[in-house]
Amino acid sequence: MVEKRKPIKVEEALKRVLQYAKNGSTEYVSIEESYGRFLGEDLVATHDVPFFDRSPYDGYAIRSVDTVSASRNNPIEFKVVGEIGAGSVFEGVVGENEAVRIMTGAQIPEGADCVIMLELVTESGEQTIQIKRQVKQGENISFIGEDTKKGTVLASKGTYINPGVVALLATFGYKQVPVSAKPKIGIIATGSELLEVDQPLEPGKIRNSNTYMIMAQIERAGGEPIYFGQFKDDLRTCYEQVKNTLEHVDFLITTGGVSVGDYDYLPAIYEMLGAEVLFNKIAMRPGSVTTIAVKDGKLLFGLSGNPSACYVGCELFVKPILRTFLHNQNPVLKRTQAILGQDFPKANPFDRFVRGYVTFDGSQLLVHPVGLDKSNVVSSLAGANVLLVLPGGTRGFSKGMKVDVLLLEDQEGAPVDTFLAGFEKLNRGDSDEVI
Ligand SMILES: Nc1nc2c(c(=O)[nH]1)N[C@H]1C(S)=C(S)[C@@H](COP(=O)(O)OP(=O)(O)OC[C@H]3O[C@@H](n4cnc5c(N)ncnc54)[C@H](O)[C@@H]3O)O[C@H]1N2
Ligand code: MOO
Repeated sequence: MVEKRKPIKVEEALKRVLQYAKNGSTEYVSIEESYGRFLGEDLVATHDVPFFDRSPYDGYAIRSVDTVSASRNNPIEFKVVGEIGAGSVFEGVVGENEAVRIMTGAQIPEGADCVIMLELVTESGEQTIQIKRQVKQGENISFIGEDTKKGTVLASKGTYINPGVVALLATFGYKQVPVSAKPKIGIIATGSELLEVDQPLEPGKIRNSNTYMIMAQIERAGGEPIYFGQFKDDLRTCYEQVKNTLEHVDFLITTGGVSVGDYDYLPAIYEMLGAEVLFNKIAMRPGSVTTIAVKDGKLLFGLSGNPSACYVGCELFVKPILRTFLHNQNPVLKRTQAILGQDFPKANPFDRFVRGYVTFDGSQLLVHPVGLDKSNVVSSLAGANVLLVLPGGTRGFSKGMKVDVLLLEDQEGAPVDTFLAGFEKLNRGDSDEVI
């Protein structure tokens, strides 16, 4: 008699797993290698930025008081007493009706309290200019600390290092960057039907796609996948592999063998290991058989062999643990809402995570399911940029309904024409101001 498993809700499953989430350590990498990693310490501004008052334009640094009466009919003449480019400092003090020609990024000279752009002055002689408008005190100056003040926490520990964070790291002189150490995640595939990726097909056999998919998911999430091989459905061999591998990794993922079939050995392996099974059935589709166990504080993720179920199990349960290891404060998939672009009549008692594709139709997010909604389907994964969350129950879902979607972190962009069209429909105010 096959055991009857009791499904638990997805949120309950996640809570149980998260009890075993832990933070990893911190290590250092060069700034060139830091992109895509996660900060291992808070990034705090160690000085003001800018560090000195500077000019945001090419122009002339002057005293605002000297321009009070300047107008088109009353041009005021200034003597150009110096010239500074970015990186140089004017040694003197700007006096009455004096101007220093200054380039973008250069330090505002002492005495000056504003800058007028090059385009707005008239060169009236070899070393003289005329100004025909009033310039206000502080106009066109980037002041000390206006970008960021010393002591500000700019990004907290566990933040994903995007190119903007890299810019901050460089600004504050991090040649070596503290980053969260990547968790080592072992992967073992089980199944006598599995062929290596370079083997020719044979009757009854399939190529092992899960391993490579999971490795990519782990890398995308910021972890270090380590593939330990694929093994036939043999209890002793699989047990030895799982046991040995567990010693060398932070977490272990297996695929296949978690259901109730004759060759589904993972439940027996957990028992032999003395691991505590947190659950072995979740009220979700795909991935209802996702089983998670703990051995000496280490999590064993028993993902389904079915590719889509395996994918969803990895996104929903492995990723949050992985991201917590990296000290990340946002370890789960981001949720937003979109309008269902077509009917989805199939009801299911379990919550369903349907592979979907979200687009912006000009006013709202639209989501369409991608391909066949079956857990053994592999073809629909490539085109999915979200998982639609369709709550379990007795009803189907109709076109036009608002549904939750979980964003998968794809790096895809948008077609040029939709990008440009987005600007064309902007309702912009009229302005003939050139600068
Ligand atoms: N009597 C029952 N049968 C099944 C149940 C059930 O509750 N009662 N659950 C079904 C559900 S739901 C799923 S999902 C699958 C899960 O099975 P397993 O996780 O134990 O996985 P396998 O049986 O080993 O394989 C399932 C399927 O996936 C293919 N597979 C396996 N490994 C890979 C791989 N590395 N790459 C690509 N594809 C792989 C395998 O050939 C099978 O077709 O069980 C249902 N059955
Ligand atoms: O675990 Mo299965 O994927 O629910 O079909």
